[in-house]
Amino acid sequence: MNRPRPECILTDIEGTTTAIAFVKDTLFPFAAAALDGFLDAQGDDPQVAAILAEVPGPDQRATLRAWMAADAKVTPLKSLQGLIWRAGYEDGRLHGHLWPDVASCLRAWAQAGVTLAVYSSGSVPAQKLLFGHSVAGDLTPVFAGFFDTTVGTKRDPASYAAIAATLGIPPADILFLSDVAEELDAAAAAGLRGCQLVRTADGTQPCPRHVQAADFPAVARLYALPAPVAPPVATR
Ligand SMILES: CSCCC(=O)C(=O)COP(=O)(O)O
Ligand SMILES: [Mg+2]
Repeated sequence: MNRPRPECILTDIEGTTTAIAFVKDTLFPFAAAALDGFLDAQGDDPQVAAILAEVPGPDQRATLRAWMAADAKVTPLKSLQGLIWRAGYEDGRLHGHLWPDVASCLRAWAQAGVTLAVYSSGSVPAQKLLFGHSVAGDLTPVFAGFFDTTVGTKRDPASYAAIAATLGIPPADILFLSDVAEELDAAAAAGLRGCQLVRTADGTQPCPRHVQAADFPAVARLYALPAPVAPPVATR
Protein backbone atom coordinates (compact mmCIF):
# COMPACT_ATOMS: atom_id res chain seq x y z
CA MET A 1 0.00 0.00 0.00
CA ASN A 2 1.41 3.39 -1.04
CA ARG A 3 0.85 6.08 1.58
CA PRO A 4 1.03 9.85 0.97
CA ARG A 5 4.53 11.29 0.92
CA PRO A 6 5.34 13.04 4.24
CA GLU A 7 6.51 16.65 4.25
CA CYS A 8 9.06 15.82 6.95
CA ILE A 9 10.90 12.72 8.12
CA LEU A 10 12.09 12.68 11.72
CA THR A 11 14.53 9.86 12.37
CA ASP A 12 15.89 8.10 15.40
CA ILE A 13 19.55 6.99 15.28
CA GLU A 14 20.34 3.84 17.30
CA GLY A 15 18.54 0.86 15.73
CA THR A 16 17.21 2.99 12.86
CA THR A 17 20.03 4.64 10.91
CA THR A 18 22.81 3.00 12.91
CA ALA A 19 23.58 -0.42 14.34
CA ILE A 20 22.79 -0.85 18.02
CA ALA A 21 26.13 -2.67 18.26
CA PHE A 22 28.02 0.47 17.16
CA VAL A 23 26.46 2.47 19.99
CA LYS A 24 26.75 -0.24 22.64
CA ASP A 25 30.06 -1.87 21.67
CA THR A 26 32.00 1.10 20.30
CA LEU A 27 30.61 4.48 21.43
CA PHE A 28 29.62 3.63 25.00
CA PRO A 29 32.86 1.76 25.89
CA PHE A 30 34.89 4.58 24.30
CA ALA A 31 33.22 7.11 26.62
CA ALA A 32 33.47 4.85 29.66
CA ALA A 33 37.20 4.26 29.13
CA ALA A 34 37.90 7.97 28.62
CA LEU A 35 35.66 9.31 31.43
CA ASP A 36 38.24 9.67 34.22
CA GLY A 37 40.94 11.15 32.00
CA PHE A 38 38.45 13.57 30.46
CA LEU A 39 37.16 14.77 33.84
CA ASP A 40 40.68 15.02 35.27
CA ALA A 41 41.72 17.21 32.35
CA GLN A 42 38.54 19.19 31.71
CA GLY A 43 36.40 18.99 34.85
CA ASP A 44 36.93 22.70 35.50
CA ASP A 45 35.95 23.75 31.98
CA PRO A 46 32.75 25.84 32.36
CA GLN A 47 30.78 23.67 29.91
CA VAL A 48 31.83 20.47 31.68
CA ALA A 49 31.28 21.99 35.12
CA ALA A 50 27.74 22.99 34.09
CA ILE A 51 27.01 19.40 33.06
CA LEU A 52 28.48 18.03 36.30
CA ALA A 53 26.25 20.39 38.27
CA GLU A 54 23.31 18.35 36.93
CA VAL A 55 24.76 15.03 38.15
CA PRO A 56 23.39 14.12 41.60
CA GLY A 57 25.13 12.30 44.43
CA PRO A 58 28.29 12.70 46.52
CA ASP A 59 30.37 10.78 43.95
CA GLN A 60 29.48 12.15 40.53
CA ARG A 61 31.79 9.75 38.71
CA ALA A 62 30.02 6.80 40.36
CA THR A 63 26.66 8.25 39.33
CA LEU A 64 27.87 8.66 35.76
CA ARG A 65 29.19 5.10 35.70
CA ALA A 66 25.90 3.76 37.09
CA TRP A 67 24.01 5.67 34.39
CA MET A 68 26.35 4.24 31.75
CA ALA A 69 25.84 0.71 33.04
CA ALA A 70 22.06 1.18 32.95
CA ASP A 71 22.09 2.90 29.51
CA ALA A 72 20.19 5.74 31.17
CA LYS A 73 18.91 8.26 28.62
CA VAL A 74 19.57 11.25 30.90
CA THR A 75 20.68 14.60 29.54
CA PRO A 76 23.86 15.19 31.64
CA LEU A 77 25.29 11.78 30.67
CA LYS A 78 24.38 12.25 27.02
CA SER A 79 25.96 15.72 26.99
CA LEU A 80 29.16 14.44 28.56
CA GLN A 81 29.40 11.44 26.21
CA GLY A 82 29.09 13.82 23.27
CA LEU A 83 32.02 15.89 24.50
CA ILE A 84 34.14 12.77 25.05
CA TRP A 85 33.37 11.33 21.60
CA ARG A 86 34.38 14.58 19.88
CA ALA A 87 38.11 13.85 20.17
CA GLY A 88 37.62 10.34 18.80
CA TYR A 89 35.70 11.54 15.77
CA GLU A 90 38.07 14.40 15.10
CA ASP A 91 41.24 12.29 15.19
CA GLY A 92 39.74 9.45 13.16
CA ARG A 93 39.36 6.80 15.88
CA LEU A 94 35.57 6.95 15.48
CA HIS A 95 33.45 6.92 12.32
CA GLY A 96 29.68 7.14 12.67
CA HIS A 97 28.11 3.88 11.57
CA LEU A 98 25.21 4.04 9.12
CA TRP A 99 23.50 1.02 7.61
CA PRO A 100 24.45 0.86 3.88
CA ASP A 101 20.92 1.79 2.76
CA VAL A 102 20.70 4.99 4.82
CA ALA A 103 22.91 7.72 3.33
CA SER A 104 21.73 7.38 -0.26
CA CYS A 105 18.07 7.50 0.81
CA LEU A 106 18.58 10.51 3.07
CA ARG A 107 20.32 12.37 0.25
CA ALA A 108 17.57 11.43 -2.25
CA TRP A 109 14.81 12.50 0.16
CA ALA A 110 16.47 15.83 0.93
CA GLN A 111 17.06 16.41 -2.79
CA ALA A 112 13.34 15.80 -3.37
CA GLY A 113 12.46 18.56 -0.90
CA VAL A 114 11.54 16.45 2.11
CA THR A 115 12.49 18.17 5.37
CA LEU A 116 14.75 15.84 7.37
CA ALA A 117 15.39 16.00 11.11
CA VAL A 118 16.92 13.82 13.81
CA TYR A 119 15.51 12.97 17.23
CA SER A 120 17.80 10.87 19.41
CA SER A 121 18.61 10.45 23.07
CA GLY A 122 22.20 11.18 22.06
CA SER A 123 22.97 14.88 22.50
CA VAL A 124 22.66 17.21 19.52
CA PRO A 125 26.46 17.68 19.37
CA ALA A 126 26.85 13.87 19.43
CA GLN A 127 24.30 13.54 16.61
CA LYS A 128 26.18 16.09 14.51
CA LEU A 129 29.47 14.27 15.13
CA LEU A 130 28.02 10.90 14.14
CA PHE A 131 26.48 12.19 10.91
CA GLY A 132 29.32 14.64 10.25
CA HIS A 133 31.98 11.92 10.50
CA SER A 134 29.91 9.05 9.15
CA VAL A 135 31.13 6.12 7.12
CA ALA A 136 29.30 7.74 4.18
CA GLY A 137 30.82 11.19 4.62
CA ASP A 138 29.32 14.37 6.06
CA LEU A 139 25.54 14.03 6.09
CA THR A 140 24.78 17.00 8.35
CA PRO A 141 23.77 19.26 5.41
CA VAL A 142 20.73 17.06 4.65
CA PHE A 143 19.17 17.79 8.05
CA ALA A 144 17.07 20.84 8.86
CA GLY A 145 16.95 20.10 12.57
CA PHE A 146 18.46 18.06 15.39
CA PHE A 147 16.58 17.27 18.63
CA ASP A 148 17.64 15.53 21.82
CA THR A 149 16.27 14.94 25.32
CA THR A 150 16.38 18.65 26.09
CA VAL A 151 12.97 18.78 24.33
CA GLY A 152 11.77 15.87 26.50
CA THR A 153 12.06 12.10 26.55
CA LYS A 154 11.34 9.95 23.53
CA ARG A 155 8.44 8.17 25.21
CA ASP A 156 6.56 11.41 25.99
CA PRO A 157 4.05 12.65 23.37
CA ALA A 158 4.78 16.26 24.40
CA SER A 159 8.31 15.91 22.98
CA TYR A 160 6.95 15.21 19.50
CA ALA A 161 4.46 18.07 19.72
CA ALA A 162 7.33 20.40 20.68
CA ILE A 163 9.46 19.18 17.75
CA ALA A 164 6.59 19.68 15.29
CA ALA A 165 6.03 23.19 16.64
CA THR A 166 9.73 24.04 16.34
CA LEU A 167 9.86 22.74 12.77
CA GLY A 168 6.62 24.58 11.98
CA ILE A 169 5.17 21.46 10.36
CA PRO A 170 1.78 19.93 11.25
CA PRO A 171 2.29 16.67 13.18
CA ALA A 172 0.29 14.69 10.60
CA ASP A 173 2.81 15.70 7.91
CA ILE A 174 5.76 14.27 9.87
CA LEU A 175 6.82 10.64 9.57
CA PHE A 176 8.81 9.40 12.58
CA LEU A 177 11.19 6.48 12.01
CA SER A 178 12.26 4.42 15.02
CA ASP A 179 12.95 0.84 16.05
CA VAL A 180 11.26 1.29 19.45
CA ALA A 181 7.50 0.70 19.66
CA GLU A 182 7.04 2.90 22.74
CA GLU A 183 8.63 5.85 20.94
CA LEU A 184 6.32 5.30 17.97
CA ASP A 185 3.36 5.10 20.38
CA ALA A 186 4.32 8.48 21.86
CA ALA A 187 4.75 10.04 18.41
CA ALA A 188 1.34 8.68 17.33
CA ALA A 189 -0.27 10.12 20.46
CA ALA A 190 1.02 13.53 19.35
CA GLY A 191 -0.47 13.02 15.88
CA LEU A 192 2.69 12.09 13.96
CA ARG A 193 2.79 9.22 11.50
CA GLY A 194 5.23 6.43 12.31
CA CYS A 195 7.12 3.54 10.80
CA GLN A 196 9.09 0.94 12.73
CA LEU A 197 12.48 0.00 11.31
CA VAL A 198 12.81 -3.72 11.87
CA ARG A 199 16.46 -4.40 11.24
CA THR A 200 17.15 -8.11 11.48
CA ALA A 201 20.83 -7.53 12.31
CA ASP A 202 19.72 -5.55 15.38
CA GLY A 203 17.19 -8.19 16.44
CA THR A 204 14.35 -5.64 16.46
CA GLN A 205 11.07 -7.05 17.72
CA PRO A 206 8.31 -6.18 15.22
CA CYS A 207 5.36 -4.40 16.80
CA PRO A 208 1.96 -5.09 15.17
CA ARG A 209 0.69 -1.65 16.22
CA HIS A 210 2.96 0.08 13.69
CA VAL A 211 3.77 0.06 9.99
CA GLN A 212 7.07 -1.78 9.51
CA ALA A 213 9.98 -1.50 7.10
CA ALA A 214 13.17 -3.53 6.92
CA ASP A 215 15.31 -0.64 5.66
CA PHE A 216 15.12 2.88 4.21
CA PRO A 217 14.35 1.76 0.60
CA ALA A 218 11.34 -0.08 2.07
CA VAL A 219 10.29 3.18 3.76
CA ALA A 220 10.60 4.86 0.36
CA ARG A 221 8.33 2.27 -1.25
CA LEU A 222 5.72 2.60 1.50
CA TYR A 223 5.57 6.42 1.49
CA ALA A 224 6.00 7.42 -2.19
CA LEU A 225 9.51 8.72 -1.53
CA PRO A 226 12.33 8.62 -4.07
CA ALA A 227 14.78 5.79 -3.68
CA PRO A 228 18.28 5.89 -5.13
CA VAL A 229 18.81 3.79 -8.22
CA ALA A 230 20.52 0.55 -7.27
CA PRO A 231 24.07 0.27 -8.56
CA PRO A 232 24.23 -1.79 -11.77
CA VAL A 233 24.80 -5.48 -11.26
CA ALA A 234 27.77 -6.77 -13.20
CA THR A 235 26.77 -9.31 -15.87
CA ARG A 236 28.72 -11.22 -18.46
C1 LIG B 1 23.83 10.35 18.86
S1 LIG B 1 24.91 9.01 18.90
C2 LIG B 1 24.76 8.22 20.43
C3 LIG B 1 23.46 7.56 20.62
C4 LIG B 1 23.09 7.52 22.07
O1 LIG B 1 23.82 7.98 22.92
C5 LIG B 1 21.84 6.94 22.42
O2 LIG B 1 21.48 6.92 23.59
C6 LIG B 1 20.97 6.41 21.34
O3 LIG B 1 19.68 6.76 21.53
P1 LIG B 1 18.59 6.73 20.35
O4 LIG B 1 17.55 7.65 20.86
O5 LIG B 1 19.22 7.18 19.07
O6 LIG B 1 18.08 5.33 20.24
MG1 LIG C 1 16.42 3.64 18.46
